[in-house]
Amino acid sequence: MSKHPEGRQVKVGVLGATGTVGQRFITLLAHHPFFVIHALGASARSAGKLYPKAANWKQTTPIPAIVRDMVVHECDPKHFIDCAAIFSGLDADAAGEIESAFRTADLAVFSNAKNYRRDPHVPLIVPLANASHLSMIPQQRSLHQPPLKKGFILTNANCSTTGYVIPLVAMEKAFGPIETCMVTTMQAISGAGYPGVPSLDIMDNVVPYISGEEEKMEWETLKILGGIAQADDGTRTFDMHSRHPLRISASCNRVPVIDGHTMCVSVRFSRRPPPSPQQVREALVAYTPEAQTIGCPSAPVHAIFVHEEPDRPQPRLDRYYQDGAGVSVGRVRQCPVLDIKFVVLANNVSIGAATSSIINAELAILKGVLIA
Ligand SMILES: NC(=O)C1=CN([C@@H]2O[C@H](COP(=O)(O)OP(=O)(O)OC[C@H]3O[C@@H](n4cnc5c(N)ncnc54)[C@H](OP(=O)(O)O)[C@@H]3O)[C@@H](O)[C@H]2O)C=CC1
Ligand SMILES: N[C@@H](CC(=O)OP(=O)(O)O)C(=O)O
Repeated sequence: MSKHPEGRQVKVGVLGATGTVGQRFITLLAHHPFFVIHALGASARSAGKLYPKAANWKQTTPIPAIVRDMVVHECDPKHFIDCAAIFSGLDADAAGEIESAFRTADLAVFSNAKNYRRDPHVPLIVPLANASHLSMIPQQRSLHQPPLKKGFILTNANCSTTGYVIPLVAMEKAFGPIETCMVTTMQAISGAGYPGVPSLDIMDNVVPYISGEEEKMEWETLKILGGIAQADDGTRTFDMHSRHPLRISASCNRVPVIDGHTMCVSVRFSRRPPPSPQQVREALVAYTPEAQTIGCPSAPVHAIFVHEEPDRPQPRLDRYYQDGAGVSVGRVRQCPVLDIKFVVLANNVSIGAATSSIINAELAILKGVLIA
């Protein structure tokens, strides 16, 4: 396993530590070569309690020893000031103000919440797709009032966006721009946090609506696939316009699966003739994101695992492959309407949330953006 470049571990904090994503953070950070958990935060309901009393632990492994005797704090930066990185699994209703206060306190925040994804200075990074957007952090620090030395906010994407954008990036890298994309999701219950969708709503059922989800998938994809433009005065912006005419239509559904979002995707390439299904399969297998080449310890061995069996991927069988850190693709075939269609499965709590934040922080350390 890779070591921190200076051979030490840096202290980190977890906000929303009691929740679904927070618990996954704690499980993944408990034995991490770069990071050591130093402080935990949640709501006033949990503050002052020992972590095992505050958290309704739902992981399949026991509560790690490192947090068993930790007291949960309110999410006030004063409790986290020794932390080099803050991982946020905060509810979106609370994340906006709290994450902003942490950044103002010169802390580096890696957020799962939706609040800052559209901010023109905040990178929206799927670590297996657009790690190059980390280069926007110095500008975010310098434009902040007062300017920051270490602090920033970096978000990862919506869990469904994350899952399908990784194969899209791999295909664009091999075959050039995609001009049309249709995606239909089958999203797990855990995507709604704990306790999630009431059992009487989701058992024996499919709910064809997840508030705000389709708009997020359609918008976030453009920021992630876009480049960075530089104005004459040197100011840099996320360039979504060079992506036009990428048109995306997302349809999002909640299904009675506990973990793992499955998506059916169809794409049309600008290039004519388009690649064959076999060429697409080979490009997906060959795709090697920077997180792998640079040596991020949490990066999966296969960013995209391509199944040959006709009935895979399936959430129950494939969601924990590589500890949920990669995505699984299958059924790559010709689309009679667009060019190519396929199925992708992503673990919404791992690569869709906590694992992405952690790989983003590993990238930030290895690229010298995170100042410990
Ligand atoms: N679940 C998933 O698959 C994904 C979730 N996300 C995003 O990640 C974030 C966390 O989601 P998830 O873990 O599912 O949600 P949960 O509802 O399971 O957990 C929410 C966490 O936020 C804390 N919290 C709630 N209100 C406040 C407050 N006012 N002040 C401080 N802390 C507060 C809770 O603490 P307490 O226990 O004390 O109430 C809890 O720790 C959300 O923004 C979500 O949209 C993103 C991608 C995927
Ligand atoms: N809405 C997603 C999970 C989520 O919280 O997304 P976001 O972080 O974009 O709000 C789901 O229900 O599966």
